Amino acid sequence: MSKNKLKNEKPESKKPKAPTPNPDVLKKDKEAEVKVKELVKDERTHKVMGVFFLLLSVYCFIAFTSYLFTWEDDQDKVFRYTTRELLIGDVKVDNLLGRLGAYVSHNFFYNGVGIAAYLFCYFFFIIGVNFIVGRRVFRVWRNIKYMIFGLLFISMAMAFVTNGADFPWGGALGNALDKWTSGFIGKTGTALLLLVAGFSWLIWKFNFDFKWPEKKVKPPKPVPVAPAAPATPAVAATAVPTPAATAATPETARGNALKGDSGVVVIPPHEEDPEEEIPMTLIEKDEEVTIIPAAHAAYVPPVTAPVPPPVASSEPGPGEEEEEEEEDPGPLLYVEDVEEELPPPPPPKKKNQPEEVAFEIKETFKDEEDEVEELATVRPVVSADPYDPSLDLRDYRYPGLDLLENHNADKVVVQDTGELEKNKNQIIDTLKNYDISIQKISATVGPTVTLYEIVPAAGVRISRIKNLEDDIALSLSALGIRIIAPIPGKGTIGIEVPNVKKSIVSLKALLASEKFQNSTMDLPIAIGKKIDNENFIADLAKMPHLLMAGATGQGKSVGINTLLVSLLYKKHPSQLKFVLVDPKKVELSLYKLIEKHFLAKLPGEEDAIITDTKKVIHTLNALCIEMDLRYDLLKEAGTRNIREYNAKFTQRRLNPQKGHRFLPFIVLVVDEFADLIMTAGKEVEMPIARLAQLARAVGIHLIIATQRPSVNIITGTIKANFPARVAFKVSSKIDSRTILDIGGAEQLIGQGDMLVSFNGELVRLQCAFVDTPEVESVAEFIGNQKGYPDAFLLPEYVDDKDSDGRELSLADRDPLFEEAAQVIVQTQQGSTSLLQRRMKLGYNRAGRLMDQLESAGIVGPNMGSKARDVLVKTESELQEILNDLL
Ligand SMILES: Nc1ncnc2c1ncn2[C@@H]1O[C@H](COP(=O)(O)OP(=O)(O)OP(=O)(O)O)[C@@H](O)[C@H]1O
Repeated sequence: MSKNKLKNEKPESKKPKAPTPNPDVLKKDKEAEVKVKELVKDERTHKVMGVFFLLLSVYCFIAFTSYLFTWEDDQDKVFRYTTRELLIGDVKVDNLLGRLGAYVSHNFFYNGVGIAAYLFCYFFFIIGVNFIVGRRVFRVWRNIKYMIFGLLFISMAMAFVTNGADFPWGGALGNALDKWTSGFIGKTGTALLLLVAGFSWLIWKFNFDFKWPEKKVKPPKPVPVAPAAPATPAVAATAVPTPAATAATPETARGNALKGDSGVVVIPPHEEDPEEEIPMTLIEKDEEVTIIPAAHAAYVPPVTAPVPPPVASSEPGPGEEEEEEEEDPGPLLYVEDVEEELPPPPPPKKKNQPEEVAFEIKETFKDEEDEVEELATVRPVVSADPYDPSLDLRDYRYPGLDLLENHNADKVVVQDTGELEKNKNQIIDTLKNYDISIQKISATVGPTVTLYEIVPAAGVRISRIKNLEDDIALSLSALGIRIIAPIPGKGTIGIEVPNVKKSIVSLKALLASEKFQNSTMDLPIAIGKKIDNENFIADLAKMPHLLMAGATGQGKSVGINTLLVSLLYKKHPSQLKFVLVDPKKVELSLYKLIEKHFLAKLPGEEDAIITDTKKVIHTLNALCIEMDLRYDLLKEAGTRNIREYNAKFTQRRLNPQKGHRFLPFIVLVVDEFADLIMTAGKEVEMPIARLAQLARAVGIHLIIATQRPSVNIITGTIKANFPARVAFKVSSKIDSRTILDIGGAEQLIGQGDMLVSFNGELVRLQCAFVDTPEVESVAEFIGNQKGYPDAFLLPEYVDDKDSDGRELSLADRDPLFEEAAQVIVQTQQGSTSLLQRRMKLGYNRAGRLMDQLESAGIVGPNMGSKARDVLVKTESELQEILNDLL
């Protein structure tokens, strides 16, 4: 019911008591009241007020500044004449703003607060801006607090410092404060007091980090890798002469580097051989590369808003940003009526109150006091500012690209035109030997392989060329020939021939590319470069899971690092958590440094990186629980996926007291899946399959890698749920079929050469390269920053087998078990959120306690959104149960 209505009804209810009610008069009153209200609410009134306050601010500023120069002359006059004379007399003053200016300034400075009077100009200014803009660009109440502090501090400090000066630096207030304090605690005491107050304010405002230099965390030893020779081509590079000049002349070394990174070498068009009937075109499709300026160190953080955009009218204004920092960003700003299960209900209960309360979009400016009033009287009101999950680590800095290497990209790899020509001739000759003539041949030079595209002469059957794969490979005497017949959507036949000189695709170049920097994907991963040098950047959230296979030493670990590092470059710790499973124990150990920023782990675990199979089972099951919990949250919020849910949460339309929270994406990375399946079989397969089937909508994504892509490892269930698959070189065609459903991966040449099957397409890529020391420096950079107090905690999973046959003794339970039991029995409400509120617990711990209470027979089973039944009715009954547990 609106306030208006209430007020309008009032006179009617009093009507019979009124001596001679005159309906006309009443009506007029009513109308007048409504009109005044409307006028006060009218946007134009606010604008007029805004202009007034802005001008007042400017007026005071000019008057005060003029006073600084004219006070000596004017002071005497202001003293001598009465206010009346100053107002209507013809006293001449020097202040730029006349007698009023002199009078006002004198009172602000001399009788007031001295130089601190300028704070009033600022205050009038912010009020004016708020009125004009029509919303709270500046927080009034906070500014009033700062102002009061500022007036006291500045006036007193000025009076103290300029003691005895003619100019009223501290004003009457400052002098009085100074006098009293100096008398009370002496001059030195006053000085100390001022220093303490000044520093306290600075610390409060800027929250300096007084860190004692910590002992440097020793990063784990680099992963032993195959003899590193990133720049060394896999295929013998001896016989090929290097042409003297290259057409590429980048301006700077860095430019050079990137040019090299792009992997394309500019090859002058080949002169036509008179004997050749079929000319070859060289296709160059160099991806535009962003040149990293020398001082680019600061990586441009994601363009995408970390959270979905807030509603237009509640967006913070430019001036609010800094203000915002001080504000508790937490969702506790959410105000809603107390839940049903709250013990003795102090506020009136609202049964069946809708879960989410859409908050009003306030179109007109409301002063904070008004809001406070409204909070007290009206139904849930939500802070207008969207919740920003990243504010917990607001000083977090994204890693810069300077932490990554170019990997010899500054050495321009020269592609030998002779090699291209030779290969072309050999392809044509080989085909000719089998009576296959071709119309046209073109070449695209990629970082690792060159794609020769052939248009066969009319009437040639494609399958014939496909069958000649081995013969062509033999005649080209090269490993890793792959024939694509036909190239999907092109009507040509592709023959991929490895380059004698390969170029490394550095992850740095990929991350610097516009495509990555401007990506608006949820989980952008820079995988590598296509054969035509186009950057391949995909959204893991859309994939939605990734299966990776490759024989040992072919680039899997580098591939995983590439994916992880790409995500680290784009995501804030509040938006993403990794669950890292590393049975080999060494591959992912580097990421330990970012535990408090990006890792998730089981409660009570010491290491966030899981190496033990048993713990892997627990963790996978915990992830399944997290998934179920997230689904419950999504359901309660009436949303379909994590995006919608988080958007609603950040708009403060979901109540954290009901367990709602901002959901970070969770990426599970398993480095050696085969090992797990061998040791744990179904126990690992089932939760993985469940997660793969269901977890995408709730933001849980999997990256599973294996050395052995055999059918007993990558089972049908697993495969069916991993539509995106990556194969590095595998040892047999069968393995290739297992992973990609098609041969070809056995033909790859290793060192990051890969096939990606995604969206029904099979793409050959050169995986981006990032070396262990680079990963280390990125992890160190992040790890050295302030993180959360602990890793992100997954829900606890209690293995039935562990607890089978024995009840948990009290000692095995949560230390708060007894207290929780008492709360539940006293209030007779089996509600997890009640425990959360009463005992100030996190959602997970309260849930765990509730489970323990259930197993002790104190509460009944979970009943979805309803509170559980409390099975123990009296405290003495509870005491008996607790004694039994001892
Ligand atoms: N994308 C790449 N670009 C260039 N070289 C690469 C790339 N990926 C891997 N290499 C080279 O191959 C070597 C082996 O790679 P990596 O350690 O990733 O293999 P792996 O498949 O993980 O092996 P394992 O299974 O034994 O751990 C690296 O040390 C590196 O020299």
